Amino acid sequence: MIASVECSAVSGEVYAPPSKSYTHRAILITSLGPGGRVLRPLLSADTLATISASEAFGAKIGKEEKKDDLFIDGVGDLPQTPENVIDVLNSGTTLRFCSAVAALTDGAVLTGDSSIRTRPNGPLLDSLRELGADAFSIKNNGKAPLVIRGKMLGGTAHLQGGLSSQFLSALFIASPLAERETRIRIVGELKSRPYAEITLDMLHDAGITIEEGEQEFIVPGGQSFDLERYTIPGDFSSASYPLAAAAVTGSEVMVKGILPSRQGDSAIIDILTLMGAQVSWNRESGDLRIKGGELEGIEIDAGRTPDLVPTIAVLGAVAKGTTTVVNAEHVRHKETDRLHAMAVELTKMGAKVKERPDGLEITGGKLHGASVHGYHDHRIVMALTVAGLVAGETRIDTAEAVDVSYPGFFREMERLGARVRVE
Ligand SMILES: O=C(O)C1=C[C@@H](OP(=O)(O)O)[C@@H](O)[C@H](O)C1
Ligand SMILES: C=C(OP(=O)(O)O)C(=O)O
Repeated sequence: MIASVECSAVSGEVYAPPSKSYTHRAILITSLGPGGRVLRPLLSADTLATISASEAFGAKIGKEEKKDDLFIDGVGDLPQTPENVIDVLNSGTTLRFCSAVAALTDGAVLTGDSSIRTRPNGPLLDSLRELGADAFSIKNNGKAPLVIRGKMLGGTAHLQGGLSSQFLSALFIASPLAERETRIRIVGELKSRPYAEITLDMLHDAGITIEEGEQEFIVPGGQSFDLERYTIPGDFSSASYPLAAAAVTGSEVMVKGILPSRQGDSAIIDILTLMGAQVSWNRESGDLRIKGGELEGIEIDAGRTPDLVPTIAVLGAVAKGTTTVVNAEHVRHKETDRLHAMAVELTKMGAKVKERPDGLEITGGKLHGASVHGYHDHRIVMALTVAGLVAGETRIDTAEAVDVSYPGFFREMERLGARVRVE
């Protein structure tokens, strides 16, 4: 699918889609216990992969007829051995979380699309082996297809923290059902930490105890899950696109449904404010209002907020002066190498971008239209769409990738007045 974008401003109101990260966790955690309801879930390609995987472990999941709410009949702390290979499609979260759950069963084979098969899982496989499971990559390079054989019993795992927080979240979700206590020691700096904090929060709501330290976590074994009812908050990463669209076009937009939560990507509010946009957030009503203006470059540490990097790169390409993104090496291991992708594509649009090993240096200026590549990556496609609003005459390929996290993206942007056509 090609998205064609013309110069246009945006205005009006848009609802933030429900959080992808919260939805994955709510489905899996509810499925592991007796069952319950997930209210206002995100139904997208990635979360459908987690629904299928939870069903493969024995949960029964249905959708209410008129609303998207899910009702789940869970496995009562006894995930079953899947009958077949688990296909996680494009979803790293599903791959990592379900690999750990598979270690509680006799075993499973997990794989996904061509992007998933390039992403690293070595630290998780090493930890699962330390905890008593057999876990390996068929190609012996840490990448899917992965073979997991149970059972993980507990013990001490030494987990490399520098690549992804999803390995830690995966161990948090599975280890309460191990027979014995699990100790997880983080080696090095833990990247994307807020996502591990979301997992801890939701497990706490499900009645799970985890002793938290800075670099060490202790999870007692033999616990029981019970998440009866969970309402999914709005997604800050998805909200960053309409917010950035207003910021770069100097327009005014209200994003609704943005209540406080543990999402690290709420940092987008401070980033936009520091760059010169006027942002006000009513935390009670969940209304986030932005008025764009002249933007100025800043330095941003993206260690905790990897998913904002494509959005920040576009803001930097339009802002006055230089925007520097640092501490973002882990952003190279997403659906595509997002540092490289944004450097190459924004350069095609006339921006001056230097790619560094752990980030980007972007000197803003006037963008012009171009045919750009979306890399089958939802965040690259959405960020380049925002850039297209100021560049004009922009064509983005693989635009169907938005289905991964924000299926209504183009429709909503059009409703806000953006001149976008998809065919
Ligand atoms: O746990 C999660 O829900 C996520 C964690 C982050 O990944 P890493 O921890 O691999 O950086 C983030 O990029 C991803 O979109 C969602
Ligand atoms: C990297 C992402 O997700 P995942 O790791 O689940 O594929 C994302 O949504 O940007």
